[in-house]
Amino acid sequence: MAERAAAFRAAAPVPPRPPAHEPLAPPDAAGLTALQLLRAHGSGPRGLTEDEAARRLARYGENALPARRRVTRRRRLLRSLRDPFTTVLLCLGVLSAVVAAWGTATVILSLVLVSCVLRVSGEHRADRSVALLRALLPTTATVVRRAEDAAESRTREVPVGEVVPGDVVRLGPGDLVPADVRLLRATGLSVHQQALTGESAPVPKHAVQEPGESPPGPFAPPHLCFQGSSVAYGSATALVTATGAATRFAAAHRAGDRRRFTAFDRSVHGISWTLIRFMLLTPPLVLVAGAALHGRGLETLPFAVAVAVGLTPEMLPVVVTTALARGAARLAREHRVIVTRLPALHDLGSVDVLCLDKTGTLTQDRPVVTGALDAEGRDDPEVLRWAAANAWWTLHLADLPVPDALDEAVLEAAQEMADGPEGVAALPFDPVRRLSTAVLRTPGRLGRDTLVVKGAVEQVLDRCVLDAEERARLLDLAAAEAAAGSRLLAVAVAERPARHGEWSHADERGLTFRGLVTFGDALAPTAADALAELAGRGVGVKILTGDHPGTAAQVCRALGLDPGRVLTADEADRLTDAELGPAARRTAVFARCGPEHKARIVTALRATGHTVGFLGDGVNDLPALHAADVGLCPRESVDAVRECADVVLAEKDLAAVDRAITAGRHSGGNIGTYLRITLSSNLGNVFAMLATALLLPFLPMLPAQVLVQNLCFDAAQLAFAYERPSRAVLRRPTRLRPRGFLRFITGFGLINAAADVATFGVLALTTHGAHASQEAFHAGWFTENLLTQALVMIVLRGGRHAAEGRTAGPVHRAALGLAVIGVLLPLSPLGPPLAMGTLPPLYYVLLATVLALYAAVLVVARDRYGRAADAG
Ligand SMILES: Nc1ncnc2c1ncn2[C@@H]1O[C@H](COP(=O)(O)OP(=O)(O)OP(=O)(O)O)[C@@H](O)[C@H]1O
Repeated sequence: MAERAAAFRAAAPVPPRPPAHEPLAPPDAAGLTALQLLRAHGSGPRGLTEDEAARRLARYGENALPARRRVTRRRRLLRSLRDPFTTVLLCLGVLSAVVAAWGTATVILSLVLVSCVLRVSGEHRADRSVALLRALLPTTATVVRRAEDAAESRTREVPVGEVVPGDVVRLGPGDLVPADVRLLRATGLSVHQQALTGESAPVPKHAVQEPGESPPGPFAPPHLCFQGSSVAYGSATALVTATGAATRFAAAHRAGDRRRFTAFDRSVHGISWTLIRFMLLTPPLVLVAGAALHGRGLETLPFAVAVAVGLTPEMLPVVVTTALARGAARLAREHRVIVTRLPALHDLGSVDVLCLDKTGTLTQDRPVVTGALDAEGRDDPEVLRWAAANAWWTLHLADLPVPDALDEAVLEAAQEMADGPEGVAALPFDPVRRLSTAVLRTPGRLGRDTLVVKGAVEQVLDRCVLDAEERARLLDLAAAEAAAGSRLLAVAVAERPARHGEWSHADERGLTFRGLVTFGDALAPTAADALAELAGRGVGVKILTGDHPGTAAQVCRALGLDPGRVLTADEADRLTDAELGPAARRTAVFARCGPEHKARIVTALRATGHTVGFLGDGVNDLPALHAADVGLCPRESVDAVRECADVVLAEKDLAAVDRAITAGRHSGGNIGTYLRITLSSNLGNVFAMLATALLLPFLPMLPAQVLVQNLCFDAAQLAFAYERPSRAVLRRPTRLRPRGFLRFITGFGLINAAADVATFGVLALTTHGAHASQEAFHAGWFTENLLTQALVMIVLRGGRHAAEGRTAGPVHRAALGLAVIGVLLPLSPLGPPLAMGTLPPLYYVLLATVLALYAAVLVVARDRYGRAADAG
């Protein structure tokens, strides 16, 4: 019956071609067989011709990967308007317009406009440079194509952007699924769909002849794979059904790009909301106080609004993007490290825990076979031959593109495989089960097949027929080998009646243990120094490996890292999430970790307040790379890993990680210093204005003066994006802890306010009885505000910088510019229009005294704060 239905469908007319930019045929809904779908796409099992592929590329356009799609300027502008500070500023602008304070409203709206434009163009430029850097990391897909109709089909690598609907593609472990595809053939295939569904465990997929009912959910059909996912293990051949904007990922996420909430976002978020609450509180406070003390009415509102505006760090987004883009460009230029997501550079500077896999990071990942032992621990070359037969046939039958390092070492050691048994089936290695199986048939030996299983010792022993005592003895034998630093593969076999049907994991039981293959892997030459360097920078290193606990511990010891008590994945499984966090903090080495364990440990560490970086290169590291604050990988990692990592290193070298972290601290340090200095001065000014507004019979500054002063501050503070931070900043993770930060800005804000109030006294003294005392007061305060701001920039930024003997940097120059404007603007022709009068010379003498005192207090407070921070 089913056959007849299939034959009927095969004879059914092919659906007409839809217009360009639409998929050629719905990928699953039609319920077409694989062959019908191939025909509907004008393709065949031998793929498209090169000419046809070129025509389709022109028709359907480039197949851009999700992470590489551009954000339009319009969306960027809308996003910048959604920023909470901008929203509050807009509200204050509207409020000013409502009470017809047109001057204030215009200045506020211009501030919003200028900061949005600067932000959009800064982000656009930064994104362009990231796109250029990303272009250095080409991602390819393996397509089956023909030179012309009659020619043989060939597989070749093409840039992912050139994949077109109708292409036949090959997929292997670590490949990105280049477009939406329908599986034609698949062997042991599982894909990571985390970017699509949020689910971190790989999902099994298989080819089906006739699609039936699929489980609910757009990404659930088992015979379809989607752009945005990647192959965890297994292999497949598939037909491309939709590319670029027509893919399901593009459709599902067109409504808005999903941004990860980074460590930086978390800290800035906390600080921003505290400030915003303060901003919202300021106008009513000023109004009420003005009414109660001076009987003023709504005419105080523009001043109240201007005071609130004075708190805003408008330049924050601009300073952030500029500092990060410059840092990323320098990293790429000087160290060939590519940052694929800009905020990750800031987070890299905050990383205080770095999780690593072992192989290739601490060791060279060039394992060599050092021995083959039987169950008694005696040399037995037969064990190596079984392992090699398994490696050879899993490689060939599962259609894997390249052997992994252990298989390669086994094949190298075993040399010729010529007249061994023939492989008839294979279940390739997967990092969750940590096993690989081959089914072998010896020529001339009918009716019996041999199952050869190799893998991690515990997993193989679990499938062998052994009593508890013997199992424990074999585990001890393996532990003794591992304690010497060897990597291990256990080998077991079983005789089974030959069969035509499929072999499955359920067949891997009742095995006979054959022995162990041992491997040596030399230590990475730079690892020991880099570990010490990272420790000196306050970065805790943790090893998350799939390997034996003994091997991992010995490698750490050899590198001078105390492994302490190794936690195995089984032990971690027995802990709740709440228990795992503290345990993970205490532990340096985690062994026998599968992909999910690595991700769970990273998540647990983040939950305890750490900023976690993860360095890995294999598909088994994907969930952890997603889970970490910053994912790092070497350039030669598989495509899927490179596409999900935030930072791509030129090589897998801990020293390169150290350099990248330093660059992150450089950019992050500048952003932190900017925020500290800006907000403490802003807050200080606001405190002082509120206090004097209560005391004075007139406003201490007119709204226009507050806003001009704000503009001058903003312009000067851009210099922070270009500064070289002091060595002290580079010595520890740059972390904005909202509490400590708020303590800092209120402390220094109060010192600033004290200087302002002292100036108030000086002004009262020197301008008392003067003819134009209001104008003189305004001018005096304006000058003092800019000079104190300039002082703060130099003292809070400079300190150790000066001791390090460096020449004046951009911040010093900007501070100088600010001071000059502060002194000269009131005296210039701009003074009178801004309602600023002239000041008696005595004022300047007394002001110099106030400033000298202020500088002395600042230095003392800064050093005390520095000592407290060092101790904390
Ligand atoms: N090709 C293979 N066939 C069978 N078993 C393997 C194979 N490769 C690795 N194993 C087993 O699986 C265990 C875990 O290996 P895997 O490569 O998943 O670890 P990993 O987490 O990548 O290790 P590392 O942290 O050292 O990079 C190994 O100790 C080994 O016993």
